[in-house]
Amino acid sequence: MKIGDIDVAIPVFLAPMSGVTDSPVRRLAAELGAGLVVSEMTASDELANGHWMSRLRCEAAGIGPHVVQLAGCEAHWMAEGARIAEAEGADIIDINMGCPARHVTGGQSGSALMRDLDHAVSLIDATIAAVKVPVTLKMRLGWDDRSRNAPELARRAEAAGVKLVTVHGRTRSQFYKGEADWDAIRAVREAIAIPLVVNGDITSYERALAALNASGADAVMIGRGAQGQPWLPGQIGRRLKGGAEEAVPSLETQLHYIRTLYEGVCALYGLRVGLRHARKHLGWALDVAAAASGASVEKLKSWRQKILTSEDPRLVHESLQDAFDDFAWSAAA
Ligand SMILES: Cc1cc2nc3c(=O)[nH]c(=O)nc-3n(C[C@H](O)[C@H](O)[C@H](O)COP(=O)(O)O)c2cc1C
Repeated sequence: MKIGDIDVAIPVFLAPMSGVTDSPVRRLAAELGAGLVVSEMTASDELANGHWMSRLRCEAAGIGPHVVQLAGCEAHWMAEGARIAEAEGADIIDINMGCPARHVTGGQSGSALMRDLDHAVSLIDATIAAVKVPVTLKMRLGWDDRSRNAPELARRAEAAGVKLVTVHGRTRSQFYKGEADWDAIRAVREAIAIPLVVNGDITSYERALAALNASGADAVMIGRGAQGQPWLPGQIGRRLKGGAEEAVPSLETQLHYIRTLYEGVCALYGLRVGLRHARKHLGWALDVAAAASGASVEKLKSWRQKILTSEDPRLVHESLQDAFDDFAWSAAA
């Protein structure tokens, strides 16, 4: 698949997730084979105004194309944010028209833009005019069931010069409820010729295949399914390319991944903030490892309690080793 001039060989992408997919997470997923990884959404005005956190959100993973996702509702900020992202190394700019959060839609950004396609297209035009790199777009099916206008927005975006469209198969009013409707994305496929990515509830090779078949998309994007399983996009990608089914990585390998992530997050934010920030990843990693080893709920609960409340980074490392050793006992029992 090509995004502008950029070749993407593996049709499985890691979704942008605010507060989750910072550079260490993206780096690990990309190293493990994800075809493309997308930064957390960054408010274009904050980026343009040099807000330190938005700079961190845009930090490159250092492997594969660097995709920066921008949110916003004013053309001049979108243009300025895109210019800065490009100057700082973005290979692709993605525009967020899918975020359902009230603090985002209340400011007329994210999925609120699907209620006013003329305005949405004016933001796309301004972004494309500001940069040389390809611009892509992520959206939902529409605002609600009465206004499922993703095909119309996708068609207009393609005409404006967008190089790839991703659709999360829910409306904004669904938030994350119900099931993603991959069939409904077929109407977007029929509206555009540029690459299309299907997103929502893809957690396995079988579901990836079903989503591709139902939607006619060229690639899948995985969000929550990759939490605690950074290897999942790569594994699914290799299988879609004809590779054999792969087992869940060994506990030893899983421990190596979570340690890598923990160290990366602490290096990015500093020890104190990093420790807090890493907790969600530690929790997901423990959940996945406990499930893989058949460890009891009580065992998992007590390790979660010990590791996720620790204020001592060194102790977290030691306790992780102990927890995974304990899970290995459960697996052997
Ligand atoms: C914690 C969280 C944060 C998210 N942040 C973003 C974001 O910054 N930008 C975006 O386009 N979508 C964001 N999303 C939506 C995901 O990219 C994706 O569209 C959605 O989770 C559905 O895919 P999934 O079922 O594979 O998780 C977020 C989702 C979650 C769960």
